[in-house]
Amino acid sequence: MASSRSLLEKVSDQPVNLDLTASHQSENDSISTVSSVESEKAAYEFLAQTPIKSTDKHLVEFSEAMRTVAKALRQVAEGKAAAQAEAAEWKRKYELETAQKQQTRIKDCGTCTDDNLGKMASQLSLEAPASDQTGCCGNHGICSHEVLQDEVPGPNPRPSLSMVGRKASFRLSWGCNGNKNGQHKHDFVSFEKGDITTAERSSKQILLKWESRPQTVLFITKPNSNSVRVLCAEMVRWLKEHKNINVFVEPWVSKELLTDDSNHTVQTWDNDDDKKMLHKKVDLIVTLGGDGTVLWAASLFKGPVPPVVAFAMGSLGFMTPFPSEQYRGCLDNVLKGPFSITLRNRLQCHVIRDAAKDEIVTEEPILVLNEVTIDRGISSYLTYLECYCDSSFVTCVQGDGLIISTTSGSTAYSLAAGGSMVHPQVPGILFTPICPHSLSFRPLILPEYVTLRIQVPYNSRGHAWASFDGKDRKQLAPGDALICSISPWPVPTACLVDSTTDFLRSIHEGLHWNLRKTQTLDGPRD
Ligand SMILES: NC(=O)c1ccc[n+]([C@@H]2O[C@H](COP(=O)([O-])OP(=O)(O)OC[C@H]3O[C@@H](n4cnc5c(N)ncnc54)[C@H](O)[C@@H]3O)[C@@H](O)[C@H]2O)c1
Ligand SMILES: Nc1ncnc2c1ncn2[C@@H]1O[C@H](COP(=O)(O)OP(=O)(O)OP(=O)(O)O)[C@@H](O)[C@H]1O
Repeated sequence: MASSRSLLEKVSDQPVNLDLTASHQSENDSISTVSSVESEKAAYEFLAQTPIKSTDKHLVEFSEAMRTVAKALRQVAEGKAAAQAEAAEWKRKYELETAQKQQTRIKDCGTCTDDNLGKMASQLSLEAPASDQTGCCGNHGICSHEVLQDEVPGPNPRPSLSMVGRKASFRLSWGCNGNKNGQHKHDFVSFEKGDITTAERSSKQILLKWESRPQTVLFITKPNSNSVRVLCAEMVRWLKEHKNINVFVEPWVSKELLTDDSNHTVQTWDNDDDKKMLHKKVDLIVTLGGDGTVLWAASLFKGPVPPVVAFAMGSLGFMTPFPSEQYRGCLDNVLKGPFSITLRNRLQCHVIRDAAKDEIVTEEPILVLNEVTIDRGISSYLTYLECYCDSSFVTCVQGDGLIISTTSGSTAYSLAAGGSMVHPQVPGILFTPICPHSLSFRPLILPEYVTLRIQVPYNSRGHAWASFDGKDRKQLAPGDALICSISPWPVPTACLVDSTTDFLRSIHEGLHWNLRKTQTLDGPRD
C-alpha cells in the first residue's frame, strides 16, 4: 500500500488522498461502504484526470499498482457483502425460530391467549388475581395474566393514597412457555400490591428424598487404573450382597469383571438404543475416578441424568466429594436419603454448518458439563470469532479462542484462562476469552437464559476448532457457527455436606485458594 501511495505521489502534481485503509477498517463493521465497481471506477477516473508529469515507465508501474489496488478493494467489498448476506440469513432464521417458539407457547398456554391478556389488561381496576391458577402456570401461579393492583380494594380507600394520586399500575410477566422448566421462577418475585420484592431465593439447598427404595446403580469407572478396578469389584460385591442392588456397568467393565473371580452378575448394554434408555432403569450413578470420569458419566446421558455419587479417585476432584475409602457409610447414607444435591447445569451446543444451511436436520446437539471451547487448533493464525448473545452483538474474539463455560466448569479451563470461579448453583454462563490480543477483553458472566452464537466469519483467515468438555474436536469452517444455551437436563450430583460446603472445600483443597500464613500479633498496632 505504501509503495502505491509513493508511486501516486511521484506521478501526480497534487498531494494524494486515497485512503485505502478506510475501506479495510474494522472488519467488525458490518456495513459495507465500498462498492467494488465504484472503487474500480474511481481508480480509473483518478488515473484519467491526474495531471501526469513523468515517464512511460512510471506510468506502467502506476497502472499496475492501481490494478492491484482495485483488485484488493473488490475483494474487501465482496467479503463484506457475503458477510452481510450471511448476517441477514441468520436474522431471518432467528426471526423464524422466535415466531415458531411464540406459536408453540400460544398453543401450549391455552389460558394465556392474547385475547385473555387483552381483557385482563383492560381490567386494571383493582382486580384480584384469579384464584384458579391451574392453567398454563399450574400451581406456580404467576403468569402474565396477573394484573397488579394500584389501590387497596374496599369501600374506604385510604385518603393518603388519593392525595398523592394514583400510582402508575404495571404488571410483570414472563413467557408462559408451557413447559415446566421456567415455572420455578415464580419464587423470585412477589407481585403483592405492586411492590416488587424478592420473595424466596432460588438457590436453596436442594434435598433428594427417595419415595421408593433405589434398586439399580450404574458404575462408571476410570479406565486403566488398578485401584479403581479393585475397588469397583469390591463395591459391586458389597452392594449386591448387603443392599440387594442391581448393578449396571459399561460393556468394557463387564468384561473386566467377568475375568475377575468376583463372579457377580452385572448388567450392561450392547447397543445405542439400550444406552439411550439407561436413565429409565438407573436410580443412581456411582463414579470412581476424577472429574473426567464425572464428565464421561454425564456424556452418556443426552437427556435426564440420574443422581451421581462421585468417589474421588483422581488428582483434584472438584466434582468428586466422596472419599472412596469410606464408601460403605457414604452409600448407606445416599441409599437411605435424604441427601443434598447440586444441580449442575449443562450447555447444549449445536454446530450449524454453512454448507448445510438449507437442510432442516442439523447435527445432533452435544451436551457439556464443563465447557465448550472454540480455539485455533493447529492453525497459527489468530482465531477470529463473531459472538452474539440472543440478538445482540457481543464482540469479536481475536486471540487463541473462547471458552463458553457452565458454572461447574468455572474451576476448570475457564479458570486457567482468567475467568472467575463461580458457585455451581449460580445460574449463569461464563464467556472467557483465551489469550485475547487486546488489553481490555475481560471475561463475562451472562445470565443462564441467553442463547449464544459464535460465528466463524467468511473473512476469517483460518478454521476454528470446537471441543466439548475437552473432547470430540470438530472443525468449524468460515461460515459455520456454534449455538449454545443451557440444557433442560442438568446433572444432579450428590453432596457430601451441601453445595456450598463442598464447593468451598474443593477450592480450598484443590487450588489452595487464598492460602497465606496468618500475620502474628507481635508487631505494629493501631
Ligand atoms: N489449561 C487448562 O486448564 C485446561 C486445558 C484443557 C482442558 N482443561 C479441562 O479439562 C477438562 C477435561 O477434563 P479431563 O479430566 O477429561 O481431562 P484431563 O485428564 O486432561 O484433566 C484435566 C484437569 O482438569 C480438571 N477438571 C476437570 N473438570 C474440572 C472442574 N469442573 N473443575 C475443576 N477442575 C476440573 C481435572 O481434575 C484434571 O485435573 C476440560 O473440560 C477442561 O475444562 C483444562
Ligand atoms: N468410563 C470411561 N471411559 C472412557 N474414558 C473415561 C472413562 N472415565 C474417565 N475417562 C477419561 O479418562 C480420563 C481421566 O479420567 P479422570 O479425570 O477421572 O482421572 P484423572 O485424570 O486421574 O483425575 P483428575 O481429573 O482428578 O486429574 C478423562 O479424560 C476421562 O474422560
